[in-house]
Amino acid sequence: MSLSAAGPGGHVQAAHRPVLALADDLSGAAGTAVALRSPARILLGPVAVPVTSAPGESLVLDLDSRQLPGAEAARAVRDVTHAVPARTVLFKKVDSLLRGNLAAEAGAYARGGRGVVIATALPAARRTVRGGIVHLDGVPLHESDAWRAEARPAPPSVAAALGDLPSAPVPLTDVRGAPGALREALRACFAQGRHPVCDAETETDLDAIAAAALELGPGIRLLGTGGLAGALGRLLGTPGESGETGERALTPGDAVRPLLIVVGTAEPSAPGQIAHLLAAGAHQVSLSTHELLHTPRRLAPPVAAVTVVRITGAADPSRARRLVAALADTVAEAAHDCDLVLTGGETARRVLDVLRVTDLRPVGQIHHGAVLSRTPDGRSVVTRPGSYGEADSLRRIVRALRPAPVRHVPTDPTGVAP
Ligand SMILES: NC(=O)C1=CN([C@@H]2O[C@H](COP(=O)(O)OP(=O)(O)OC[C@H]3O[C@@H](n4cnc5c(N)ncnc54)[C@H](O)[C@@H]3O)[C@@H](O)[C@H]2O)C=CC1
Ligand SMILES: NCC(=O)COP(=O)(O)O
Repeated sequence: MSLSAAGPGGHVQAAHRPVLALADDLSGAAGTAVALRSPARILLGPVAVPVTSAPGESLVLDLDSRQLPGAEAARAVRDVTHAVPARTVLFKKVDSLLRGNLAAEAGAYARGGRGVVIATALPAARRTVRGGIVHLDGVPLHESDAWRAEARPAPPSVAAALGDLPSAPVPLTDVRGAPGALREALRACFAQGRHPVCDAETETDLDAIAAAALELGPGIRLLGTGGLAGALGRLLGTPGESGETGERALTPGDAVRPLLIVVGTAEPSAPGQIAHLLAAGAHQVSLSTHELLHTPRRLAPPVAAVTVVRITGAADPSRARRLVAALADTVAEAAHDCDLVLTGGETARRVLDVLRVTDLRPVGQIHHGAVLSRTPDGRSVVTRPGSYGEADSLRRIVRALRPAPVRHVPTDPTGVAP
């Protein structure tokens, strides 16, 4: 990969620098991998360190740490970052809603580096950072309901989410300032022992932040969302590679397998997305939370061309980990010889874990966040964060994977097989 940005106050030399990205869940890892715009591998950790990549290839490691206790999440980060070759560009993917173990992981990530440049805006999802505060469509995160499923209230600022990590705000005036001003603002933060938290509203802002961070040279680490990964991709990735697959027909390979869609997210948008799929002829298997937690069973391999498995009913948030593990066990046998669509991140990881998939190659993106990857045995796997996508998201994904019309199979509201 070559660094093609001309730096303010001087030319940034073209340099081949491998990227290692760490994500706390699998849908975030996949989104990061396509954003980096280079050949990439997604590794489902833990992995042996030091982690090494093939020349020209980015590595994205899913630490699967979103749901871990803070100390374990921090250890997972440290286990990798302590052994990274000096010239590697390190990127830590975080949730644009600041969920997960942000404070613990950022603290661990900062150790051993010269400093961390932080920019958590995600303009593609209208998530911006102004005055150090995340805004969702203009509404401050802590005044939104985005943390409704979390046990804690949303943090009032990025700095608050970072806990004890010493940080300093970098306002938009610096981000958009005269050439070289941003780099010097970042340098000034580091000189005070603080990690800069950058405001950003646009991709152009993120491009400036990523370029300034890289100009500061090896040892400066980046932390942000898929938006900042995209900026890195534009700087370091393969020219002309956008990562967008869209809905064009994809070569299905030798065998067209059944398509199994597992919806494990509790997002309120999911039922509407499933309804669109059913209207297009997909078969549905509904599993109640009670059944999953108390009388789990094994689904038989699907007969229908497209089958969607969903969770119905409510469960206490304290059972969430068990619930998603039970869902993965339930679909394990059925999923064995299927192409897969998995949403959200924890669901995707649990299902691939039971299938013993440890390595994915991203192919492209069907829509923002809906990433198509291939398993080593040639199967297609689409991962998507639970909260992403319009009402037709799953239908669009199916259309991309199965351009031919889906044969209608009547849905059994209680059953497993049609
Ligand atoms: N604190 C909690 O229990 C939860 C937190 N979240 C947050 O949302 C983030 C994004 O998650 P997504 O991408 O949407 O999906 P995901 O696949 O990453 O997580 C979905 C979670 O919701 C749980 N769940 C699904 N249906 C449920 C139901 N009917 N009742 C109770 N729990 C149910 C699953 O067991 C799983 O743990 C997570 O990483 C986490 O930060 C999401 C759900 C539950
Ligand atoms: N797992 C998906 C996720 O973390 C969403 O991340 P972002 O796209 O909101 O940064």
